[in-house]
Amino acid sequence: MNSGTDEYDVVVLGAGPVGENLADRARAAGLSTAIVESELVGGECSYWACVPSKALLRPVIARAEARRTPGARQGADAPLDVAAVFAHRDAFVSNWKDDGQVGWLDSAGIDLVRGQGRIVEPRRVAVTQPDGQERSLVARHAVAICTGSSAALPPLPGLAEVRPWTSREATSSSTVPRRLAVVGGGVVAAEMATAWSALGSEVTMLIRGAGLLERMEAFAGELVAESLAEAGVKIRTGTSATAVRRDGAQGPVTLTLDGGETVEADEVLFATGRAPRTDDLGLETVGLTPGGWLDVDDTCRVRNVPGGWLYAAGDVNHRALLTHQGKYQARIAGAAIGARAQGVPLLETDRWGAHAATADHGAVPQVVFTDPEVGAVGLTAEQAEAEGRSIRVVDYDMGQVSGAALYADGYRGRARMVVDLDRGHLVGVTFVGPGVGELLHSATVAVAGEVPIERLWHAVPSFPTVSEVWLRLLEAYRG
Ligand SMILES: Cc1cc2nc3c(=O)[nH]c(=O)nc-3n(C[C@H](O)[C@H](O)[C@H](O)COP(=O)(O)OP(=O)(O)OC[C@H]3O[C@@H](n4cnc5c(N)ncnc54)[C@H](O)[C@@H]3O)c2cc1C
Ligand SMILES: NC(=O)c1ccc[n+]([C@@H]2O[C@H](COP(=O)([O-])OP(=O)(O)OC[C@H]3O[C@@H](n4cnc5c(N)ncnc54)[C@H](O)[C@@H]3O)[C@@H](O)[C@H]2O)c1
Repeated sequence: MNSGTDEYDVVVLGAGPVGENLADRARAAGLSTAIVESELVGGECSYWACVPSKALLRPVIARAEARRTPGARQGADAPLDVAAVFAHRDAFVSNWKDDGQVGWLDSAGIDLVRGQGRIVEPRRVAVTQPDGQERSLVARHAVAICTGSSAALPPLPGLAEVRPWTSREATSSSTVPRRLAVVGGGVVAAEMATAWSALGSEVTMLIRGAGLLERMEAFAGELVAESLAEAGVKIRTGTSATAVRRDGAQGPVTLTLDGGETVEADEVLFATGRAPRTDDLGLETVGLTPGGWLDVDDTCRVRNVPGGWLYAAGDVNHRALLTHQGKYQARIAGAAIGARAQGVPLLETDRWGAHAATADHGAVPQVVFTDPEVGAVGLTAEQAEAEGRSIRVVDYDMGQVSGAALYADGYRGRARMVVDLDRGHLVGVTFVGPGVGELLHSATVAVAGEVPIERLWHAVPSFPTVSEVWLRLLEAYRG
């Protein structure tokens, strides 16, 4: 650690999942690589986002599934063992220690430099190390910014004094608030309302839009909202908080809504989107504006930087704020950096080429780990129409699939495929229902592979699995 020269082929800023993968690919291309990390190696995803949230949610979903399974219901109506759920979460985040991930960097031959990194001139990064010492790193070929995002808070009067929960507290708290207000209707809000309601909080969601999960097909948010309401979550749509205050240091929080009404809670979670971590990166020294998302081409190279030495992958480029998609960008960017360093004259940057993050444009998969789960890839019907495509939308009630009926009593869910009629393949698929997260990759293969719909007839789903929904969708399409 911290050994080696100050000069590397590649310097990566941020050791989240994306920075780690990019560094790994650069090493695999034979390039010497340093990675700079100001907090924990593993990033937001490992300690305050994907991993702890899914560790909190898994027992919630397992209990819900047992409740829907005759013969397994016994005991499933009991409250969750909250201490065991938190212990499970704490184990998955290694108690917020990063030794395991540091060991992996070592084994991959990547040098870790701890501290806050800033670009000070083209290809040069200064790192303020935890002991206050400055270390200067020069990158012969590329600097890659993988500094991710942090919770974005609205400019509400009194918000800072209230000490609201953000995604960090919502994923790391070991105290269950009696009443939790959740502001926002996106993925963090939906998942955390699911988790904390099951852990024992009385949850009230305050959503300024018309419903949950507004970037997905409307039925996804509707089915999740229906289930949350059945679990006792109060959902208020079309409402915004205009002020917020806390009584004393430990007292309750009062949110004033735009209609003048108030909502009282013991904690309030603001799940109101993300902001790029680019405000203190020295971007101004290379002609870029601090604080904004970084605009990249399909090789993940930042546009308008003379010399083409600067890359940005993951949340920070705002193409898709998802770990798996950021890691995909890291693989593409790592390959492009490697090829350019070797002087390969022509990169494969055409659609679906080895050096083009093509999937970002129309084949991004996402699973929302609510009950029911949502799995979606590609375009919604509305997005496909907005792109001017000629489409046909096919819907199917997933409860009608025998495999689904066997999977859970009273299985509720819906599937949709969006067919591009001119191109003859699927451009979007959405599943909502218990267990659909594991079904999604089949749809991702169909969309990213642009599999002709006629060929999908020959991809036979096993009986009796939930996957037979594919057959039902195709039958409905053929008529
Ligand atoms: C509650 C929640 C749940 C989520 N669940 C999922 C999920 O289930 N699946 C999914 O795919 N996505 C999920 N996401 C999104 C996912 O967390 C992000 O897409 C992912 O973390 C992005 O990875 P990244 O490496 O780009 O950034 P990060 O994970 O944010 O890592 C960036 C790293 O850079 C470091 N850094 C920042 N600035 C500097 C600097 N100047 N110098 C040195 N280091 C620096 C940070 O300390 C951090 O370690 C979730 C997000 C939230 C908030
Ligand atoms: N399972 C997963 O894949 C998963 C889970 C969690 C988060 N994520 C990723 O993390 C990112 C962040 O999630 P998120 O839920 O914070 O963001 P989001 O953009 O999905 O949702 C933000 C919500 O906050 C609302 N909002 C924004 N500003 C507001 C304001 N001033 N007042 C009231 N409401 C406001 C929006 O209308 C929206 O409902 C997402 O892009 C998502 O991809 C993924």
